[in-house]
Parts: sequence; structure tokens; C-alpha cells
Amino acid sequence: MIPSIPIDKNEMLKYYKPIAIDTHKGIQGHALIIGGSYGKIGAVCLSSKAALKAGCGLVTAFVPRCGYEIVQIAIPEVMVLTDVKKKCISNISFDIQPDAIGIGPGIGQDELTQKTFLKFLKNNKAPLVIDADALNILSKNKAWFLLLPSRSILTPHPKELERLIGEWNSEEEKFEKTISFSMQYHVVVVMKGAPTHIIDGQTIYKNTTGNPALATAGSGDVLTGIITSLLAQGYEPLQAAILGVYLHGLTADIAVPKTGFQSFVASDIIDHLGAAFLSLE
Ligand SMILES: NC(=O)C1=CN([C@@H]2O[C@H](COP(=O)(O)OP(=O)(O)OC[C@H]3O[C@@H](n4cnc5c(N)ncnc54)[C@H](OP(=O)(O)O)[C@@H]3O)[C@@H](O)[C@H]2O)[C@@H](O)CC1
Ligand SMILES: Nc1ncnc2c1ncn2[C@@H]1O[C@H](COP(=O)(O)OP(=O)(O)O)[C@@H](O)[C@H]1O
Ligand SMILES: [Mg+2]
Repeated sequence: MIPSIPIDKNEMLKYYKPIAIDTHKGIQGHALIIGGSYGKIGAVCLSSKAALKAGCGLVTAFVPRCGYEIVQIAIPEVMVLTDVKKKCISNISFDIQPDAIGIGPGIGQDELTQKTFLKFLKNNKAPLVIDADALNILSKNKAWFLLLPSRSILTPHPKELERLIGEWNSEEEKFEKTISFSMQYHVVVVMKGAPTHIIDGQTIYKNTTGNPALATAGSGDVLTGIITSLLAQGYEPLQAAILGVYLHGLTADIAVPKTGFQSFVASDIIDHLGAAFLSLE
């Protein structure tokens, strides 16, 4: 057994910051979600709605042109910036100053998307959450790991993790390799699974919330939105990852007695975020 710190309510209460009474949307954090491609704009809708519902004052989505109306209609509270290309992201360019950026949900791996992702990494200064195809692009271009801002948060599922660090022959080896990766590139790795572990250098955290209802499309896209939101609200990267993973899992624990396992979908995570936050008050 590899020793780990449980991510439970006690751990949460060390970090959780209730909302200040005199706050306003301008200081409550601005999250930017970059992602989507033709047929996968839903991933950005889920991620950016989750960012709002996790407490951000402002959320902007950067999507290919085909995503403009979809995001505006699905979530009117979210602002939308569009790429010049219709079906994929080819030129990440914006004149806002987000407090944190989540990149990857539904973004695909088009050559143009890979190129602009490299340019983005070279210029970006904002704290990052990297998920899905942005992780897969990094796995194909391992030299780019060096461009990640220190304390970036990576959120791979097991297959994405294998693409990042290579195959493992035992659970122990998987953790060893992820710890080395985290230390080498100074990143926080959210090893999604059942349960999810968070690796920060040599420290391993193990989540205690969540259940198989989360095995549903878009569940990880929602987690990216939640963690990006917390990061934008000023939580330190490790705290944002821990709190995000805990709340994400808790929504399923709260919802399942009403929805059952089968009928729980990623939007139910978003719908139960309020109840999850209230349990910390
Ligand atoms: N509505 C939308 O717009 C949605 C858009 N989405 C977007 O689609 C893009 C592709 O994302 P993706 O994760 O589906 O593809 P990919 O990286 O090939 O991984 C799939 C393979 O990984 C494995 N695997 C996964 N989990 C595992 C586990 N827990 N434990 C073990 N293995 C596990 C499993 O491999 P297998 O077991 O089949 O060998 C599976 O076949 C991405 O950009 C995402 O954001 C989706 O979020 C859906 C909603
Ligand atoms: N059986 C399970 N028990 C607990 N959590 C699960 C289970 N299956 C999946 N999850 C969680 O659901 C999420 C799935 O993420 P991911 O595979 O990236 O989904 P997607 O790409 O479809 O959004 C992760 O947070 C993972 O930990
Ligand atoms: Mg995913």
C-alpha cells in the first residue's frame, strides 16, 4: 500500500474560503476555457458552465466559430470568443486577462491546433489546467513539457496518463512514474480514476468522494471547469485540485439517491455543485 493523505471534509476545511460579503464579479475570478472542435463543443459548454457554478465571477469560452451560437444559447452567462477557423482551433488569441485558463476539453488534435497550442504555451503567463486532447498533444511533443508554467495542473484519465508517462507494470510503478513526472516538470497531476489520486511531488492525496455514476461522458470536462474556476478565484494549484476533485465526487454522492447510477449525467454534477458547496459551510 502506498501511503496517501485522504481528501475528506477535514482536509477540505483547511482550504475552503467562504465567499466574502463585499465581493463582486470583477474580483471573483475570471476563468477562460479554451477547447471544442466540430461535434465536441459540448465539452466546452460543460466545462465553462461548471466554472461559473463553482463560483467564478466571469467565464469566457474560446471556441472554433461553429461553437459560437451553441455556447451562447446553452449558457448565456458565459462570454464567447471565437477562432478564425470554423471547425477547429487554429489561432489562440484574446485580449482579456484571465486569472486562470483551462485548455483541452473537446479541442481535438488537428495540426493547426497543435501549432497554436505550442505558440500559446510559449507566450502564456496565466495559471493552467490542462486536460483531454491538450494532454494528448503534449504526449506527442514531450519537449513542450518544459514550457508548462510551474504548478500547472494536469488532469489525465488512465489512458491519457499512459500517453504522458508511458506504460507501467504495477500500481506502484504507476505512482513512481507519476511522482517523477510531477517532480521533473513541477506540475500537479490529478490521476483521474476510481478513486482519483492527486500527486504533488512526492505527496499523494487520495479522494474519498465519488462513485461509478461519474463514469459518464463529459464528467472530466466538468472537473476541468471546476478546478479552473477555483484556480481563477485565487486558490493555490494544489488546493484548487484537491477541492475540485472532492466537490466533483461529492455531487455524485449527493445526487445518486435521487438519480440512480445509470441516469446520472455530467450536467447532474453541475446541478449538484451548490449542495456540495453548502456541505462545507
Ligand atoms: N460532449 C462532448 O463534447 C464530449 C467530448 N469529449 C472529448 O472527447 C475527446 C476524447 O476524449 P476521450 O477521453 O473519450 O478519448 P481518449 O483520450 O481516447 O480516451 C478514451 C479511452 O481511454 C480509456 N479510458 C478512459 N477512462 C478510463 C478509465 N477510467 N480507466 C481505464 N481506461 C480509461 C479507454 O480505453 P480502453 O479501455 O477502451 O482501452 C477509452 O477508450 C476529448 O477532447 C474530450 O474532452 C468527451 O469528454 C466526451 C464528451
Ligand atoms: N467508477 C468511478 N468512480 C469514481 N469516479 C469515476 C468513476 N469513473 C469515472 N470517474 C470520474 O469521472 C471522470 C471521468 O473523466 P474523463 O474520463 O476525462 O471524462 P470525459 O473526458 O468524458 O469528460 C474522472 O474525474 C473520474 O475520476
Ligand atoms: Mg476527459
